[in-house]
Amino acid sequence: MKTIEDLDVAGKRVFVRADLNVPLSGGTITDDGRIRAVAPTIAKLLERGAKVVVASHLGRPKGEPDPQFSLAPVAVRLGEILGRPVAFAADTVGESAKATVAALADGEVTLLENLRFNAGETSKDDAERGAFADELAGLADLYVGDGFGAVHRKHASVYDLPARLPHAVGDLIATEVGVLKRLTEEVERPYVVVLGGSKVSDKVGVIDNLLGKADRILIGGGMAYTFLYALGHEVGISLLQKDQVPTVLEYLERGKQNNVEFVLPVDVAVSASFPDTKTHAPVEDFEIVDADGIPADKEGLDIGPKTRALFAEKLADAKTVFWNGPVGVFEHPTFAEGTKAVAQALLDSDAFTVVGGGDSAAAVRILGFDEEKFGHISTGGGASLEYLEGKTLPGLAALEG
Ligand SMILES: Nc1ncnc2c1ncn2[C@@H]1O[C@H](COP(=O)(O)OP(=O)(O)O)[C@@H](O)[C@H]1O
Ligand SMILES: O=C(OP(=O)(O)O)[C@H](O)COP(=O)(O)O
Repeated sequence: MKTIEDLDVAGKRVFVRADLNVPLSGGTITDDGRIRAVAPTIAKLLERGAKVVVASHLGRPKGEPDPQFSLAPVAVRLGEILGRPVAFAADTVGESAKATVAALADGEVTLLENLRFNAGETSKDDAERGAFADELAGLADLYVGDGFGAVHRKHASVYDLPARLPHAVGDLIATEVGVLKRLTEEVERPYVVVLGGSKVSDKVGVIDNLLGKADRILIGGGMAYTFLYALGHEVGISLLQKDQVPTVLEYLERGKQNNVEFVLPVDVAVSASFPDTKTHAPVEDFEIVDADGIPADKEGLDIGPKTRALFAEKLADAKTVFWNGPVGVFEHPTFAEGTKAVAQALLDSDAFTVVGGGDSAAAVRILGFDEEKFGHISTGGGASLEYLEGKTLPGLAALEG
């Protein structure tokens, strides 16, 4: 792969596909880690006299503009981090984008509006994606792929656009891949993987491959309830992916055969409704129940104290840990204890620790842990999981050659 040093960027329009999908609470950025992670690449290009066109997705809008997913607050924060103005284009490939890009002088930068406000970005139809990539290509002379968190997506800006422009890999992706490679080669054992979060259907599949690699798999977060349900437990109104039940049962069976230990919650924190993560209003009906006793009208929102101790015990002797997905709704203090306990257990072990995922990385910082104390904090959750699976990632394949 070419690096940005291999590109002659002076005076050229350089499209930087970043992952600026940061957590927001009512328009306020609660963690700017992903912006800080890609800023050095942008700064380097600007210093070399490029006109930089930054683009990203934010959240999962439905292929049309949706103000709650606007990147406008991100443009402001990016400007503060770079220490220079960032012109914000109010659309992605429309009049605003064209005019903003045309007005860029050498060493100036613009951020386009959310790529996913356009149906072509995520389309499964090659022609529709290609047509959108053609429009994006009209805005630039060169392409730099540096949105590690999105390299597992076969999307127009990630996969189709680099085929249309001379391209290179950005410094963030290069660093991420360098570290994750270590986990695909010789890992020191015990190798413990902690899976949580809410993107259950996206991430259950990675267990297939982990069954041949990990020694222990700890399941928390939204993913846990599909496992508990598969074992015949009532999970109330918890996050549940019923279609994954046969898969989960098969994994549990293969775990037994392959000597891979699954560790599931033995108790959980529940409430009748999802907590207010913006106001942090107290949760009056919060209670801890056994994992096989979740009331029918309650939702599991965190692992309980017995599970926190169990997870800590299962992490204590680890030599390598990969963690993706908060084990509870850490955005509300009542349900942050499990995620805190996992982060602390990682620090207490002498393992090489990799934490991956937009929300997992944010959780570590928001809950007050020193990110320097972890082996590596990856900006990608799904991306790092799929990389560890050994899959060909569309956004990396597209940067080769
Ligand atoms: N039990 C649960 N029920 C619903 N959501 C949960 C639960 N546990 C964790 N979450 C949510 O999962 C989200 C993060 O999931 P995900 O995007 O998969 O992680 P990452 O961004 O680290 O890859 C957080 O916003 C958190 O509130
Ligand atoms: O947040 C992201 O992934 P992650 O939650 O797995 O870290 C990326 O920005 C990808 O977003 P997507 O899962 O909506 O494609």
